Amino acid sequence: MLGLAACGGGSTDSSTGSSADNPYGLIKPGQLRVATLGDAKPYTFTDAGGQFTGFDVELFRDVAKRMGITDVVYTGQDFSALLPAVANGQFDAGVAAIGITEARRKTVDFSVGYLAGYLTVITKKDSGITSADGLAGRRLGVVQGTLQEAYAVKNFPKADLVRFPDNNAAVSALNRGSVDAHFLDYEAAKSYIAQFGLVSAADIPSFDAPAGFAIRKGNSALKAALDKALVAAMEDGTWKRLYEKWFPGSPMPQQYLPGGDHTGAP
Ligand SMILES: NC(=O)CC[C@H](NC[C@@]1(O)OC[C@@H](O)[C@@H](O)[C@@H]1O)C(=O)O
Repeated sequence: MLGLAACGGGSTDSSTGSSADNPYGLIKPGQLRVATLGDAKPYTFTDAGGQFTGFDVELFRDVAKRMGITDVVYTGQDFSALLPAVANGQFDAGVAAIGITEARRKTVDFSVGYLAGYLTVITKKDSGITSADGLAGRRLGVVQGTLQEAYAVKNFPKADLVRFPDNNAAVSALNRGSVDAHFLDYEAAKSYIAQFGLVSAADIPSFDAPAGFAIRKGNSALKAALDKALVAAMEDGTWKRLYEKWFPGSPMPQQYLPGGDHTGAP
């Protein structure tokens, strides 16, 4: 069912879906429906109580509050289903360490970037894989639809790619020996490494595709509000506080700190 933006009182702008009582063109005025992931800790994940949390989730909740919205509903999706669901109006936003790329901009719009980091290959200690070169002839897990999948297709032609719906499925395959390595985001890699005694074999910069909040194409009112609130969160140190909470000890990108070049979207 298409979650068409509710048409409240007054005329509705057909392109953005916004109107006087629904300024951000939301599916349900006053509520933000968000597609996210349950297994990309510490970016976005479900905690012991089944609540979605993590850096991206808490940053988005802060941004929503600055927009005057406290009713934020998170729903877990497979990554490959995330952007299509935002594009077709089932959700108002996608929040899941989603890298901003020109290919993705064809189907959704993005806020300004809020997190630039690395793509990481994890493997078992005794796999013999100690660098990207070691992936030749080995089975490499990727989550379908991710930048890791696209990067591996282009740069690891000799690896035998195995596509999974999510990180949990890929990591359990790695632990039982069905694949030799898995390719995911740096902070999530650190979390799985700590949980299962795995090791990192390669860190690949993805600074040209910082993560952004994905929204329906054309919803310029929502984009403007998200960008304004994101920059405010960076300027008043909220971004820094959340980064230190969720990524302790990780190198901190400077562009998201007070006085940084926040609007450096690619
Ligand atoms: N949650 C996921 O599985 C997303 C995987 C992958 N994330 C890449 C990324 O956005 O992760 C956060 C930062 O490190 C970005 O630089 C990076 O492009 C992607 O966008 O495809």
